[in-house]
Amino acid sequence: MTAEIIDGKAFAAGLRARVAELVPAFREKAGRAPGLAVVLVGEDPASAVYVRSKGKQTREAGMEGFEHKLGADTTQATLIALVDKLNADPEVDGILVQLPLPGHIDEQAVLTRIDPDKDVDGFHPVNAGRLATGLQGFVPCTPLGCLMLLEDRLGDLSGLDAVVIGRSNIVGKPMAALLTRASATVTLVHSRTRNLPHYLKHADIVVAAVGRAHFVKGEWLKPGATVIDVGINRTDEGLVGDVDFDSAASVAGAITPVPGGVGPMTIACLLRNTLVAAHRNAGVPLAKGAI
Ligand SMILES: Nc1nc(=O)c2c([nH]1)NC[C@@H]1CN(c3ccc(C(=O)N[C@@H](CCC(=O)O)C(=O)O)cc3)C=[N+]21
Repeated sequence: MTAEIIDGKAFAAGLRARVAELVPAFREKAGRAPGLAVVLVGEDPASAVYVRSKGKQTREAGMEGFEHKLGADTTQATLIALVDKLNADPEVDGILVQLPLPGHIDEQAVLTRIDPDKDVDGFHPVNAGRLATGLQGFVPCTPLGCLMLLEDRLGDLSGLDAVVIGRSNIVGKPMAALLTRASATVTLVHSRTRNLPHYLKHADIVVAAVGRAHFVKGEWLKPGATVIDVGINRTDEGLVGDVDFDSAASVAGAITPVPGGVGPMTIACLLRNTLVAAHRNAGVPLAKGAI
């Protein structure tokens, strides 16, 4: 069997186009554009690339992008003061502080300072709690993008067996919460799991977010499974995922490539969350399911 390749890049382009279509009506009603502030601390080259790409796509969608670049030696107090300023700025609907932050800064202290209603990354504990309890909030962009790809391919996920590999706050835990909300039967496995292949054998859905190149092998999968590869591993062979693509593609029913799978969905969902934040913050109604 040869898996269908899930084209995240194309799906993301479509999502960005749908976001862009909704911007003029917002501008009309609110008298301003939706605004996204992105904060980058230090000179990590990969982070700089992402931030540039976020800024470009924000403007292409007709939204306002505010970029704040701070030196690697910026103190936590200075960064928190900037977050406070952005929290108070009525032109800013969404705030993203690019991770990872330099080692001398406490990431949780910064993330919890962001106004939860501007937290378009969905990393604030208030938004994690809202997701866990079924309240309206912001869902982290990467798992949201994964869910959209899964629902596009499989439709209703209820009753399907899903295995999420990885328990990070950014991907694994919110992914498990989203799949639970979608009525899948969810198993969360991680580095301490004994006999990982045992769990994968029955999984209709596999979301791999372990951070280890080629970790998931095709022979572990249930034939026909839908495999979502969240991994971004820079190796000598270039950018590769957490799934051993060649062996997985011969067993799975569908699989996301790296690059061109989940990555572009992350940024498209960031724009989607920013548009939603703008409507909520400005008190402009947005039809449920509009985006
Ligand atoms: N506060 C915060 N929020 C984030 O959402 C966040 C972050 N920090 N820190 C870093 C990670 C990583 N991330 C990606 C976004 C897009 C691609 C993406 O578009 N990837 C392309 C390839 C890009 C390339 O070639 O490097 C693809 O997979 O096709 C990947 C990774 C967002 N992150």
